[in-house]
Amino acid sequence: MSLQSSGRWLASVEFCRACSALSSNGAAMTIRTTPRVLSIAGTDPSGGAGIQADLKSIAANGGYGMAAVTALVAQNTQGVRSVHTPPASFLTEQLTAVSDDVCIDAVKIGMLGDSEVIGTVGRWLAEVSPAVVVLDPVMVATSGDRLLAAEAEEALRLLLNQAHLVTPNLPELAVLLGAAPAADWQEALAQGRELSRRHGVMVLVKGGHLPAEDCPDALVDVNGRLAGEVVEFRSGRVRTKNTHGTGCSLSAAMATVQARTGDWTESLKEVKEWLFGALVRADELEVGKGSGPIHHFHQHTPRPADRFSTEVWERTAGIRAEIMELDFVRQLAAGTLSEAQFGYYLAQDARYLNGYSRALARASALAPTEQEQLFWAKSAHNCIEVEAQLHREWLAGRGVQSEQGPVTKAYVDHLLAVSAAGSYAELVAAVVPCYWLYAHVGGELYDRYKSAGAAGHPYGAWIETYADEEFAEATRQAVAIMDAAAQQLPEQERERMMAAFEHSARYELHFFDAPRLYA
Ligand SMILES: Nc1ncnc2c1ncn2[C@@H]1O[C@H](COP(=O)(O)OP(=O)(O)O)[C@@H](O)[C@H]1O
Ligand SMILES: Cc1ncc(COP(=O)(O)O)c(N)n1
Repeated sequence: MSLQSSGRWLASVEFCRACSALSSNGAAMTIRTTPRVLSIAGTDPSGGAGIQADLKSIAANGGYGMAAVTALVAQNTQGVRSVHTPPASFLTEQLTAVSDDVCIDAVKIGMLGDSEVIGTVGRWLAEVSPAVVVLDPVMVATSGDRLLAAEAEEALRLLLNQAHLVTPNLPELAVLLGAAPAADWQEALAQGRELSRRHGVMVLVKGGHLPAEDCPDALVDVNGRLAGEVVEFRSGRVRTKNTHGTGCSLSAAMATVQARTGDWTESLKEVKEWLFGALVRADELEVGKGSGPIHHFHQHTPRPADRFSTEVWERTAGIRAEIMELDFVRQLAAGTLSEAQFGYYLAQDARYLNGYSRALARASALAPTEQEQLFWAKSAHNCIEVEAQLHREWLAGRGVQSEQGPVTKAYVDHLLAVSAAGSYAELVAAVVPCYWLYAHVGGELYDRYKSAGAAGHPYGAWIETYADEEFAEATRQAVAIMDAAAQQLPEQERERMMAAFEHSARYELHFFDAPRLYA
């Protein structure tokens, strides 16, 4: 930690009561590989929030977790049923039992419940002055239930001065300032600055409650402890209802990583990446009927091998349904498609295959194994052959003009952009939909055509080509390569694969619809 970023708590040096080593303010200088982190918070017997979430979060981020209970909360993923607060004197006993014995590297404070508990924690902090104190000013659970008595809000404001970092969500930030909740991110940052100014504390402003496509977070400090007043990190917004305990987990992780790295900016960068992964894989846990927990140990739990393809296939179900409803697909199966539209489709297909072949050649160049290199090289070669065959057997004599259409251009441009700037995994995800959707749509078309009685069908010879077992086998291989490429990838990279696949799938949809618009 640099002297600048360690800030005001380096001002005085004290000794740890537990081990007589230089502690608190001084100990901020010592970076621990496995920091000893104490959570002071309420409980959640369903394990997603409060102390239970904190302990998982601390362990998942490389710390040794400890916990002193402020309140026993009967709650689950659906809501809070009741709260039992043990006598404040017993909280003091818990806290001193730990601090008399263990050198504490960081403290995370969560639910406090009432002003008596707040006072107890405040006095203990003043005595022990831990090197890292992260305060999550818990007021209301995700379910909407109150976790802080209204009359305790002022006491909580006073406690802010004893924290190094405070992590309010947007409604909590507003209550702490006595203002209305911020309506957008700029207003949220302004409120963060104001809180930092009033209480001399660093604020982690969180964008989880904003109705936005992404999820920004920012460290805000007007007292010069960061490189700028605002240090922002953005991630995508994960589409899941399982966000119970996200704030608890984030603040416990920040306390842990800060004690490990000594750098707030570095800590938020690392924690946000971890939290994003925990949200992406939250649905795997299947805990409870309400807002379930996040997957704290996602980095330590391997995904099932076929997971990426299963997930991306589910995500694109809507696109497939739209394809099957297109006039082009219905009319091709029924044999009522106009010759002009069919010709346009074939000509664009030939155009497309030329560009697609180049993307496949690039995948071959990037492939990590000879086997994959050969697979993509063969596929690139096949595309050129099929293109030539299309011209020879299907287009010659049809008199179709074959300039590149707008959809073909957009699709090929997308593939070439990923070829030029994307990773191997991303490129593989971008090229697979052409195989997979073609095989899928072809299979359905073939079934429809057969069940309608094939005799006299004007496009029968074309539809028969869909039943090619060699192509089906190549599709299975391409999907297996994609799954292998997705294994062990960091979550952000995996999301880029998802996006590349989805874009291509959408272009497949538009490609099938283009003859109706442009033929
Ligand atoms: N759907 C989501 N996708 C990605 N990140 C999220 C999502 N929801 C919340 N977060 C992140 O989780 C953390 C907690 O956010 P927030 O919901 O604002 O606070 P709280 O859980 O305290 O109400 C923040 O880092 C926020 O950016
Ligand atoms: C004991 C306790 N502390 C905090 C929360 C807030 O949880 P969330 O992060 O979902 O708002 C909770 N539900 N229970």
